[in-house]
Amino acid sequence: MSRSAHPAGPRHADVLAEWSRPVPPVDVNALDPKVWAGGVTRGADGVVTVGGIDVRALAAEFGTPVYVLDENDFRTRCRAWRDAFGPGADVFYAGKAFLSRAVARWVNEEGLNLDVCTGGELVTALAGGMPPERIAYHGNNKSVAELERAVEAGVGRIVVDSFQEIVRVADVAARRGVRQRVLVRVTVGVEAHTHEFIATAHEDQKFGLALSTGEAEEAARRVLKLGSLELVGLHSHIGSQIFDMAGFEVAARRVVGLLRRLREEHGVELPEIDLGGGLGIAYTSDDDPPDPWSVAKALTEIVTHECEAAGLAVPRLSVEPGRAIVGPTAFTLYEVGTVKPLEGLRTYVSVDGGMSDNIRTALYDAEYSVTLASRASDEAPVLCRVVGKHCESGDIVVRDAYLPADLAAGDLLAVPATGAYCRSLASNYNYVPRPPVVAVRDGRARVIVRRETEEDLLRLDID
Ligand SMILES: Cc1ncc(COP(=O)(O)O)c(C=O)c1O
Ligand SMILES: N[C@@H](CCCC[NH3+])C(=O)O
Repeated sequence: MSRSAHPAGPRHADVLAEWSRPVPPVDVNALDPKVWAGGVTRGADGVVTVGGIDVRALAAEFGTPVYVLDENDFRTRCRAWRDAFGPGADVFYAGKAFLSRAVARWVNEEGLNLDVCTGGELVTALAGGMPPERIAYHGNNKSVAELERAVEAGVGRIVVDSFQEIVRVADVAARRGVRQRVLVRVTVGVEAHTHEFIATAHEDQKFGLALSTGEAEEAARRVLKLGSLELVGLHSHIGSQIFDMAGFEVAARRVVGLLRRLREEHGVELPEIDLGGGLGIAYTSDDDPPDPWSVAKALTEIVTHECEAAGLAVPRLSVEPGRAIVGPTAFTLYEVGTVKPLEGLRTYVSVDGGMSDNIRTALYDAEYSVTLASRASDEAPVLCRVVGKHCESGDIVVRDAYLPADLAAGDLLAVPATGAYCRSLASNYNYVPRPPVVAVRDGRARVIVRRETEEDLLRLDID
């Protein structure tokens, strides 16, 4: 949703001056294909359907709130990333965005690899049948127990994040008598243009080994000396929800620079370079993310060019998109409860979920879109704020949304682009059970993560 620009305009003014009001949409019932999964349409009767299934039927069968995931769309996006990068590169789906056994299976079937960053994600990936050699294990503080499990399972790559971790992984591998393949996570010093909490390559933060201080080079040197570790490459991840390829290009250039120095100093040419994830998606019609082909072209060209200039063989390239694969594939379906109009301001529309199923608005000031899904309406659009049921005034799902004036309790709202970092960041705040994930494919809907129940919540409680 676009805002009329005003240089001095407060973004969240309590009283919305005319110039700061978001611009109403031309058609409040329209579904912008940029923000919706491929299988979502609004039928002639005005009801939104996904894969041919009416959202009212989904709400009746599975309840609300519910994350509805278009499996065909997920698989199509996996294939797009795989095809764009081609057989000479590896695409690791970043499981932190959203992982379940079914998702691990789809990722495997579509020929992608998988990135995990905790023991829980590893267990889920393995339970979903992902071959361990196609798993990369990340994280700035992997426990020894987690490392033991990863090495024992035979994960293909461990991305080491600190000097201490190099020793830990080497010890674990030595005790098991294996030679573990590792990459060194390099903090390249790029200021990614994204929210501070999701930028990861500037140096003042917890992830990785800094390039500028020589730490990354020293880490590579130490790994090369350890017999239980095999240094296969360097890794960089600059942040998340990024639209501009410039940061990736700087990162690639700097990582290749380190490859060159390692060859000069140690005579080794590392065979792999992983440029991480972080590609943005459209949450609203204002967002214009790059497609997988332009990402692949830009990254391949820069790595090839830099390697040729340095006289290095071009290493195998990896990327780790999470949000760009799963984000657009799902929407959250809510039922409207209380509607509170505030004259001259906006209407507060309360839904039956909130910050427990989507923390991103509260945490990152994220913007979302929303539509009335259970029917179309000819009423004029009214400026609304979609809020949750939690005991928190920051419990906002969609900060600024135009919805039809006749919106009422019992209507269903759908918030698109909630496939990434919504279920995976969900909480039980206020003892609200987390919603299920329902996958729709070829006209059939099935639960892939069931709804939590009050019994689930009480199961952890001890008198
Ligand atoms: C190392 C690493 N790889 C991949 C990702 C996936 O990021 P995104 O979902 O933004 O593609 C992340 C998260 O930012 C990450 O930390
Ligand atoms: N959780 C963040 C992104 C962090 C990505 C993981 N390093 C989000 O929702 O945008």
